Amino acid sequence: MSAQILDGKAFAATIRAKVADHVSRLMADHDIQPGLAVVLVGEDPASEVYVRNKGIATRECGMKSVEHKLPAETSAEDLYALIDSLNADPSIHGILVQFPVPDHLSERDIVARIDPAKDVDGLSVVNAGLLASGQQAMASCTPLGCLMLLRDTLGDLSGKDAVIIGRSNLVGKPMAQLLLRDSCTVTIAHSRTKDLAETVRRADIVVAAVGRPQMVPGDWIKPGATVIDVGINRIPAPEKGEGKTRLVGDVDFDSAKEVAGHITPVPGGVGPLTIACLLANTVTAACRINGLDEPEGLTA
Ligand SMILES: NC(=O)C1=CN([C@@H]2O[C@H](COP(=O)(O)OP(=O)(O)OC[C@H]3O[C@@H](n4cnc5c(N)ncnc54)[C@H](OP(=O)(O)O)[C@@H]3O)[C@@H](O)[C@H]2O)C=CC1
Ligand SMILES: Nc1nc(=O)c2c([nH]1)NC[C@@H]1CN(c3ccc(C(=O)N[C@@H](CCC(=O)O)C(=O)O)cc3)C=[N+]21
Ligand SMILES: [Mg+2]
Repeated sequence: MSAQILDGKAFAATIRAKVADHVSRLMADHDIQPGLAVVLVGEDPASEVYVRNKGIATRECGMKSVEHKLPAETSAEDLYALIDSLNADPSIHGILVQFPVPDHLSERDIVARIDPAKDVDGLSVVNAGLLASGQQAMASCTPLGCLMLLRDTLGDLSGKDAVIIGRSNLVGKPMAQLLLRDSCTVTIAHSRTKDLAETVRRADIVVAAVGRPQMVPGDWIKPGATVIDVGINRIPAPEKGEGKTRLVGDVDFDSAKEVAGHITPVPGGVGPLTIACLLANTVTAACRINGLDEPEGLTA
């Protein structure tokens, strides 16, 4: 039996349509155009894919999109000055600094510099704390997109065994919080987990967010499980010609799809959902900053 392939691209389009609808209402009723600023320091392959696809989607939804590409040698002072100016800019409602950043910069200090009201990545201690204590928060885009897709696919998630591989502040931890809130029994695995294969075999829901190409083989997957592959890895693809590359996830798609009940592909799975949820979070931020009602269907 072969898994149903979850079309992240199509589902993302439905989220973006809701976003565009809210944007046009905000503009018509309140003269507010949500604005998103993205900051990229230096180069990172996964980040470049993200930047490329983001600007287009933002403008398509009727929002303002600003990109700041800074050289790898940018000093912390210069980066903070930029963040300060974006914090103060009333036309900007969402600020995202792409990670990883070069080693001389501190991700923690960068996040602390961003106004939590504009922290559309949900990385600030304020947003992480609100999420962990069950209060209204800005949830990180990728976990938010995964949650929306899981609810759409499986309905009620309560009681399901969820295993998340990866414990980053950006993906693994907020994913765990969101699934816990939906009453899953949540396990977070990481590089020190003793028997990862056995741990993953218990899961009704597997979320792989590691950054290791195709590390989860099909024989770790419980038959019928739902597999969400967050990984974005670029690997050589000599079959496409010399020097060519292709994107793969953290799951070995070909073997896993023979066992899973549902599985997300890479590309075309979680990536487009992340972008759609980034736009959703920017609209949510614009509403909250202006004291307006929450947009329906765009928050967790
Ligand atoms: N599709 C999308 O929209 C997005 C994709 N990504 C991609 O998702 C992946 C993960 O991103 P991110 O969370 O930021 O990554 P990080 O590098 O911050 O975290 C990776 C996590 O994986 C764990 N890990 C590493 N090696 C192993 C191993 N052998 N076995 C088990 N766990 C392991 C690490 O454990 P430990 O903590 O012990 O070191 C860590 O917790 C990347 O490929 C990234 O490009 C990220 C964001 C959005
Ligand atoms: N502060 C921060 N927040 C992030 O959310 C963040 C980050 N830094 N750094 C980089 C990673 C990676 N990431 C991606 C999002 C979408 C696609 C995406 O659109 N993928 C498409 C593209 C396919 C293609 O163009 O070939 C897909 O998977 O189908 C990729 C990668 C967000 N990240
Ligand atoms: Mg990281």
